[in-house]
Amino acid sequence: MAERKVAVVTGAAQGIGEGIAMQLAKDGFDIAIGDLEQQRQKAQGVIAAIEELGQRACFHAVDVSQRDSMFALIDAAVDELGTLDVLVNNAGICDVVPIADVTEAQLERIFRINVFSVVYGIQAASAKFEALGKEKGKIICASSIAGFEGFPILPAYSGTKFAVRGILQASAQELAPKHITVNGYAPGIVATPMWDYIDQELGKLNGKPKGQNMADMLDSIALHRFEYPADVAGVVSFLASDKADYVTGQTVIVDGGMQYR
Ligand SMILES: NC(=O)c1ccc[n+]([C@@H]2O[C@H](COP(=O)([O-])OP(=O)(O)OC[C@H]3O[C@@H](n4cnc5c(N)ncnc54)[C@H](O)[C@@H]3O)[C@@H](O)[C@H]2O)c1
Repeated sequence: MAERKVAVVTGAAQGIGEGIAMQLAKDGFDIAIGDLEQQRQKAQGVIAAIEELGQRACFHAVDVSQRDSMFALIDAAVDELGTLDVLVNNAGICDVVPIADVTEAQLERIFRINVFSVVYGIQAASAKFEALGKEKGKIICASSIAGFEGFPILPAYSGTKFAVRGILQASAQELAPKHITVNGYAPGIVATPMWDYIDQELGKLNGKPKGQNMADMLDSIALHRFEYPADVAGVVSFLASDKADYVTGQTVIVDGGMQYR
């Protein structure tokens, strides 16, 4: 029997993480979904869909902003599914707050969830790859186009997504001798609950009706359509595969043509 491959995907109960979990299952990975306890029910739906593809899947409640919780997720995934090949640090939040109004509490929360989680995930997964004696391992982290160019009214969020690129570039160089690659993906405007929230919050600030703030972005996308989680998942699928063995420290922009770097 071929050796089983296991991927842990955080924030995979919905949105981009769900799309990534489904794609990696199609690629032959068994999937451990790590998400907040309140997302357990939603995650069950994703698990059922993965099992229909003939792969194994499980859910573990995690708060990615807590180091112990992130390490426990990696341990639980290996206990249940037997090994670890890929970690996707996907979970994240967005705050729609102008720079003048950003509070200390908001900064703490968003950096803990979007940035601390990435450090903890890289630490936990790389330690586990070593403990398991893996020949190689892959860690893939969510940045954003807001991690290449700051997005107005999203200053804290933009800062977190720049930080992710810095952390993964440094980690890629440190972990290369262990054949662990660390890469990222930078989506554009993806139709997920996160963008519903951004659209609604921008509307409160600029008075535009529901859906208008998102619709206004369409002309800035060369391919002239909004992004689906599956578009992001295609890039993550590559980064998780053997085809990407020689790629490390990179953050791949997948935005339909909004930024060119
Ligand atoms: N939607 C976009 O347009 C877009 C663009 C660029 C980057 N991204 C990034 O992609 C990732 C996924 O975004 P999405 O649009 O699918 O968001 P989403 O809000 O639809 O889903 C995020 C998931 O993360 C989980 N999560 C949040 N906080 C958590 C915590 N502390 N611990 C564990 N899980 C937690 C949520 O429960 C949810 O299931 C995020 O990192 C986001 O910043 C999204």
